[in-house]
Amino acid sequence: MFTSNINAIYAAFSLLTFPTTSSLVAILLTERERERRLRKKKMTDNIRRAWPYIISSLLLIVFLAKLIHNHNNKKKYCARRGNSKLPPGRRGWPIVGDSISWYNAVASSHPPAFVEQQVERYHSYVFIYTLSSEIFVQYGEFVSVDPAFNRFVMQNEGKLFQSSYPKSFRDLVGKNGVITAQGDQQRKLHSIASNMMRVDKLKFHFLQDIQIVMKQIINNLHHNQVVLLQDVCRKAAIKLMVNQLLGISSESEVNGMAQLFSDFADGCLSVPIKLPGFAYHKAMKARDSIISTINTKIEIHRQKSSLAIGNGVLGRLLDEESLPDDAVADFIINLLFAGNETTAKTMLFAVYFLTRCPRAMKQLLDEQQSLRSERGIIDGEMFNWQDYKAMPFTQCVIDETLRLGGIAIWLMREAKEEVVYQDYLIPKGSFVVPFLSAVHLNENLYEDPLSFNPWRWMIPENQEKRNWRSSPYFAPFGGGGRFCPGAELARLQIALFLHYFLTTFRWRQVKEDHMSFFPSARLVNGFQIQLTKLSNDHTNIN
Ligand code: HEM
Repeated sequence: MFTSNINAIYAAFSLLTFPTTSSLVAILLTERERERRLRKKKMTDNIRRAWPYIISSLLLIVFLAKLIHNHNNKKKYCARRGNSKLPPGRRGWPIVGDSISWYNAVASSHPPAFVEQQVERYHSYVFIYTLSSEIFVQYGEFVSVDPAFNRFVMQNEGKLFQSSYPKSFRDLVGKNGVITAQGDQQRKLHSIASNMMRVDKLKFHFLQDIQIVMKQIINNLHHNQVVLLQDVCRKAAIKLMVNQLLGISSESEVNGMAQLFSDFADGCLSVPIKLPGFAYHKAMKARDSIISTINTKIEIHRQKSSLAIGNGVLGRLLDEESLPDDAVADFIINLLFAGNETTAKTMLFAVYFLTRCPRAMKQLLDEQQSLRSERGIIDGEMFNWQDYKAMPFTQCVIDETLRLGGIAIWLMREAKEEVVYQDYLIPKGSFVVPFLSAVHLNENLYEDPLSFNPWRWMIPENQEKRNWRSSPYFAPFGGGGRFCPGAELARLQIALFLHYFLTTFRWRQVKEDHMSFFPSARLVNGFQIQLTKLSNDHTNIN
């Protein structure tokens, strides 16, 4: 009874007080909600204000972790691998690594100064960072000046090592091309490229065409004209490429394509900013135009006949191989990139070295002139393959130019897995750099290495060393699975350029000059010369 009364009183009280209690609860809840919302807003504002600090702190943490990780590598790997240790050398400064001394050496005429100043002569262990589209790319961890190790790296392409390029570069030259391809695809494309530029193809397809283009180039230069030979060689190499890759020979069409190719080549060495006005953007546009020209040529070829697109690599590629159209375009663009600057700069450096060495110049000229007279080649007539093969001193000049002014100063590789070489261990993912020019200029391998001495290649003891296909001491065209498929073609072009230029002109150097290898191989003042045309000009086309 008592309990039921209590319950009744409680019920009555509850009924009476409910509106008051519920409004109190409501007020309290609204207040709490307001506070919660305020707190939330304050927090959001704080986060908004703090996010740049949070991101930079995170980046700093990641960077420091990477730094500590790198600096601990040595201990870690030594402990794990018993006797194996990292190759000797220094690591440079935090963040910038050895970039500054690398820049100083490469911008000078003597890139090997980089390793000579820093570390022991053989395996070097250095960090190099450079600014590119991927922000900081660490692109040289193990810089090697050891010929045997360099050869080991080149021979193991695709197995222990693979070449590595930034994304911006891959986007420009195309992902289906031989340079950026890896594994089976690279092997397939490499063998197609080697096949396209085999010696018998050079004899029958390239030899005459190169001479026609060369004569056009020489005919466009005048008596007393002041030229930058660097530009002349660049245009010459581009015209040769357009002619040989696309089979274009009409001068106006060659000039139009040459401009596109020139824009494209400039972009390959530029900071990758995809905004109008920047070289990279222009190069991307040029790439699109080149691809559409190639596609038009492919269409013409399909509709008409092989002859419709002339004698170039493209026509032969369509006739002999079965590649998809986008792979054909990338294939051609890759050859263009690989063959253009390299050949142009070797032509330029050969003339530069010869200008500084009158004895070599005279001997080369004697060889070229007597070849014409002995073989009874009259003016306007072109060289045949036997004539080309009868230029031993010219070949020595080309080899010496490649040794002293090698365009590919080093190669870039990445370790696909942990590599043990002799007592050394190279961690997976490291960047390995065979430093070719440091080997070519090594005083233990070459007597007086900094002097231009083409006669060194005539000495019988040097013949094995001279074999640029297999020698560990002389590898201007690389080696192994990525050996330059255009090496023979390049040598032919350079020899014929020297022939036509030297037998048509004398010159006077107008401005002092020197080599630099940054951002790519060049003469800093472009090699300004004034030409004197000889009277016995034989460049008229028959
Ligand atoms: C003097 C002129 C030249 C020099 C010094 C030169 C040097 C080289 C070197 C060192 C490599 C190896 C790169 C590496 O291992 O990462 C290479 C690769 C290559 N070169 Fe040349 N080159 C020259 C001319 C040419 C020409 C005229 C062409 C073709 C038209 C050409 C086409 C190629 C191609 C396609 C590759 C890439 C091969 C691959 O990755 O499988 N090169 N060149």
